[in-house]
Amino acid sequence: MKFGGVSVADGNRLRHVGDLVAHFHRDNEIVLVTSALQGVTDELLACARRAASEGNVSDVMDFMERITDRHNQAIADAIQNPAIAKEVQGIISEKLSLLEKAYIGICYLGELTRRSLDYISGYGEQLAAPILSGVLRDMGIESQHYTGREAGIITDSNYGDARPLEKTYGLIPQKLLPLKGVPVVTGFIAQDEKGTNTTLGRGGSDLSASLIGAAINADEIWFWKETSGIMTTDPKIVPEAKTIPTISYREAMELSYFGAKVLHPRAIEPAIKKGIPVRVKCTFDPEDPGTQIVRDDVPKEDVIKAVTLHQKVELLNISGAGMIGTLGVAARAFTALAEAGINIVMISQGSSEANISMVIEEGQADRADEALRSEFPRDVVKEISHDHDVCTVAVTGSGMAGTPGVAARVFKAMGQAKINVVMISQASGQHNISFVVASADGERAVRELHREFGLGGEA
Ligand SMILES: Nc1ncnc2c1ncn2[C@@H]1O[C@H](COP(=O)(O)OP(=O)(O)O)[C@@H](O)[C@H]1O
Ligand SMILES: N[C@@H](CC(=O)OP(=O)(O)O)C(=O)O
Repeated sequence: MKFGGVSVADGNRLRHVGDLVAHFHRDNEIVLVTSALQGVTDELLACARRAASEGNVSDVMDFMERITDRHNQAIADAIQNPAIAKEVQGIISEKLSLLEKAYIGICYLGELTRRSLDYISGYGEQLAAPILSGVLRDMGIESQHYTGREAGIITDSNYGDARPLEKTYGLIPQKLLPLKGVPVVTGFIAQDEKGTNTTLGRGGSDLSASLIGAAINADEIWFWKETSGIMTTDPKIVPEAKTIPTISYREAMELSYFGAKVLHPRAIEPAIKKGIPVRVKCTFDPEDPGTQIVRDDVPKEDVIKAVTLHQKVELLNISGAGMIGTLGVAARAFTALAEAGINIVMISQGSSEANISMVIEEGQADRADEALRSEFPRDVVKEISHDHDVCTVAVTGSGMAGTPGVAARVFKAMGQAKINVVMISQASGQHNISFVVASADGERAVRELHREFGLGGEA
């Protein structure tokens, strides 16, 4: 079971998580994976960036006071037994003093590498796990807290978006089995083979849970969310969005890949590897069945299951007359980007071959630029440009494979809404049509498509 930031936002919610676990623990063995308290990862990163750019130690001290108070308050609200509360407070205060030293180092050095960002951003989970474990002990459930590394999660050294190594599947059972009570593992963070802290990408606690579930051959992997499972679109954009009761691994993967923040894009892979059923349930309504994610052979009654929006992307264009007829330009570009650790979300090449457009994750443009400039001489690739003001919109559903007219409906709806489509992509598997529009048009595009395909029952 994995609980995200919203589910463990404060002491009351941590206690609520404890109640849920106590309930399900009566008939099941459980491993818990926790994210940081809501918003903490963002705050840790923002403080690190300020420390590097401004070097203001008193700003760091103010932040440390706020984060200390927030976690101490959570302990006070969630743990009744004074001895357990004191012990957890001791663990937290040791961690916070290490964090403070790291921030002060950043203030003096004035630089912030991707490696240091991973060191800092993982503290949220390291603070949350001992508290949640303390809550369980307070309720009489045996529990111990583990970091991702202590639970056996080892990754490559691609800081900020590290990939678990295959040997992790063998290590996790060695570290966690046989289960002693309910272990609480930090989501999101791991270590590479040198023992340096890494993170699995934003929202990566889902992946931690899925990895652990797959490695220990769990009967099911459950993600507890603030929403009622996976919905036809983000309910914050379309309040009429409905829960999708059953969805295939493939569809769930596609929609998370295209920005549905409900699941980390790689969270389904480990579950598929072992064929483990996945459930997405609502923390605030545990009776609600939520969404079940199952093998790919579920009936495909709906052509479109969901519409997704990904705002945190950038469009990268490379062009130059020298690209025409030059063999291997695309291969070299993709290899250079891959070596720089940059994930390409979408690709499109014009038939003239003088231009390749790629959608990449936000914040990677400078690295992409550097990688491409060092790969190509000026006479082949003349211009490299980026556009930050874009987003991707995608419609997903395996029922669209072989159903004619889906693309026509999508783009007609965009035309009628006067939304300009910048780039289009559909893979040959036909489970998904995705396209790029201006950031300002993203939410409107989602609403139009949700209505066009009658996903909220509006059609
Ligand atoms: N298709 C979707 N279905 C459900 N939630 C979605 C979808 N697309 C985006 N979201 C957003 O994803 C979030 C998922 O819930 P949350 O509890 O915040 O997850 P976690 O804390 O585990 O990352 C919600 O805030 C919701 O607005
Ligand atoms: N705390 C990390 C990892 C995570 O998975 O968080 P959440 O489950 O709240 O999305 C993040 O904010 O990216």
